[in-house]
Amino acid sequence: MTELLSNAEIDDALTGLPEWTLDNRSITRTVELPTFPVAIEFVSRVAAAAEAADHHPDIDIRWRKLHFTLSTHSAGGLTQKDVRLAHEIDSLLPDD
Ligand SMILES: C[C@H](O)[C@H](O)[C@H]1CNC2=NC(N)=NC(=O)C2=N1
Repeated sequence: MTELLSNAEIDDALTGLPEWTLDNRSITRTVELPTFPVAIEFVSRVAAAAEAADHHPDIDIRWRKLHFTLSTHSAGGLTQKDVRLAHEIDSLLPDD
């Protein structure tokens, strides 16, 4: 099983993920895309990346605003898989 990150490892990881917020045992990010179709297209790209990694975000969709919550359910908290997925989500965001 993937190991839970220590508090120091979480702090370290978050310095490289400035748009992400620690929320108890998960990290979250809200993004707002220009339109609903663009937001859904982005969700689709994240879904493909998540499926390839076999690691899946919780996604709340409100019109063109998306709220991502990452944690490793099987470990009960944050692991390197969440850090990797957060970076992947950041890298998939379309340019403004
Ligand atoms: C069998 C498979 O590896 C697991 O069910 C995966 C799938 N995606 C997952 N995603 C997340 N976020 N946490 C998990 O523990 C998890 N487990």
